[in-house]
Amino acid sequence: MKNYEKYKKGYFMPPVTSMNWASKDSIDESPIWCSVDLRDGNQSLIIPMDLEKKIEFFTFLVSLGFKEIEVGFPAASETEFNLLRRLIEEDLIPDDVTIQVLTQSREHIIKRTFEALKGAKNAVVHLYNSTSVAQREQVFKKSKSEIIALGVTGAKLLNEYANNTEGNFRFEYSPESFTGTEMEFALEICNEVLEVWKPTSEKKVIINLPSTVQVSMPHVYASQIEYISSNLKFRDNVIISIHPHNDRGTAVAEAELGLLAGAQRVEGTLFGNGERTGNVDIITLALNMFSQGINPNLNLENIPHIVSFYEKMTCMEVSQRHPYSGELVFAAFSGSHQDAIAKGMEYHDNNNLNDWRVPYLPLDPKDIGREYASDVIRINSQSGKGGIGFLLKENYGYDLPPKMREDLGYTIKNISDKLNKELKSDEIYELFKKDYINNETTIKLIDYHFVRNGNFHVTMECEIDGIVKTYTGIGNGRLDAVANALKSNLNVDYSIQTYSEHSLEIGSDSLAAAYVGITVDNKIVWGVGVNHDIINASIKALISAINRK
Ligand SMILES: CC(=O)SCCNC(=O)CCNC(=O)[C@H](O)C(C)(C)COP(=O)(O)OP(=O)(O)OC[C@H]1O[C@@H](n2cnc3c(N)ncnc32)[C@H](O)[C@@H]1OP(=O)(O)O
Ligand SMILES: CC(C)C(=O)C(=O)O
Ligand SMILES: [Mg+2]
Repeated sequence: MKNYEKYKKGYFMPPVTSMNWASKDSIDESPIWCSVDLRDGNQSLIIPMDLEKKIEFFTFLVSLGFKEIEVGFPAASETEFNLLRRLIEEDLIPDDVTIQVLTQSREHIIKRTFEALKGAKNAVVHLYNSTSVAQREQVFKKSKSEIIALGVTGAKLLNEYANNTEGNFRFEYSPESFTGTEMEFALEICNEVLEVWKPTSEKKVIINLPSTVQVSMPHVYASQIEYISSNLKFRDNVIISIHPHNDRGTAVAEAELGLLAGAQRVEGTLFGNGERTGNVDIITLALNMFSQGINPNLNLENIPHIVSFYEKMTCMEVSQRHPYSGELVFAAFSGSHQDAIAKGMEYHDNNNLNDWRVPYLPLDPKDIGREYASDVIRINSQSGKGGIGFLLKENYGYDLPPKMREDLGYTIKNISDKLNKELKSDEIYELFKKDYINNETTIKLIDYHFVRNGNFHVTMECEIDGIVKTYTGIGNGRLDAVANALKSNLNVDYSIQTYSEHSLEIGSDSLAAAYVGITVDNKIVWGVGVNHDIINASIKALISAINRK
């Protein structure tokens, strides 16, 4: 590619890098989550949400278990302002939920923000100003000390307006564009703001360290967080928050390493909506923790519902490969994966395993509202007997003998290959039913009765080409007698290779399924019989096999 020389590193490693985070291999507890869907998420939509949508979204975030929610930028517009008034005046904020609002360090904006917040039971006022080299030079055209003065002035104004406004307020400060800032300077400005606010254990301050624009590998961000976390004043009374964006596609990695490095709080959005490539996806982060045995303290048991709500509200789409939430992320089309998953599930059932270890599935899809049969095992020309057998068992109760699974597996995948499309579970069942179950294409069973006289003697009536015929036969069992009757009268040469049966537990009242495999010309041909009576089912299975040969 041309032009690569145009780009230089735009980040700064801290002066000291202990990298203690690198020796930890897991996150031990869930952080404080702060949803910024209604602010960062909303400010990046083509059409921002209207007031009613925002209230509905807020209520939804509360139902998911968020205790801190950035609801907007009240000075931005009438809608944003009115949202605050509605939430407060109509008492829509549960007592254990803290709302958060964003403001620039400009007095008229801070004033308007507090007007919106009047009467708030619990609110975080989030002040930001940009600190990176690029923003200082190009946008603000200010020296470092002038940038510090901007932050400090804003911090003082927050003190002043909070003292004069009814409500309970805590403060948050973000050195916006933190990742493009020299770390000593980022530390200095945060400490100066903290000196103004003087956090206490009763009134902790949030220092939020955003990767406003991702410019480095995630380990650099982790080292930056660790440096600030270890050198901040009032550290015990400060909550370190992180706010990764996703320009390099590593927001989740940054957040995880940031937590290892000392962050206690994460600002992000559902499915990573947000500026440019988005904010960090809180659902992915939370489910990463969940799948390592950590309670994320969010209610994510119904991901399909969360996806459809989110898509309706934002008009954005969750991609089919989106971790945990995309339509295809648990889907196994390929035969060997399906085989391993089906065996893994059976192993878990048979051994009553509580700890989840099924191959290919990092968590149990059922825990987040997904279905094995429709979300996990999907059938196309890459599929195998294991998956097809699993679907018939899971959805329709047919537990096919292993060799028959193979036979049906090849039949189904060849059909999928020829049609060049996925076959859904009901289509597979229809193909199976039409061809294998109670097949009457040539011979149709009308009636039968047995007499036992040492051996079994059968007299049976069958309809062949519209003509009813009566056959008799003798055998050492009932099916043997029928097999002999058909063999001698129809002049077909076959032998019964395998027989099995079970009751059908799904979609029926006490039906039985019988499976018969006959050898004809060194080839096994299968038939299935289904009836309330097991003898009837087994005779039908044999006739189905003969009809299919
Ligand atoms: C990374 C982030 O997500 S930050 C959040 C960004 N979100 C938003 O901006 C959404 C809401 N914003 C808005 O609706 C508008 O920008 C408003 C209402 C806040 C302000 O509107 P306006 O004053 O008309 O415009 P604008 O934002 O362009 O103002 C730019 C001015 O503010 C200054 N400014 C920008 N950010 C800050 C800040 N955090 N603190 C102090 N001054 C700031 C700029 O330097 C510029 O100054 P200048 O007028 O001397 O050139
Ligand atoms: C306002 C700040 C925290 C922000 O959204 C960012 O830097 O990305
Ligand atoms: Mg942001």
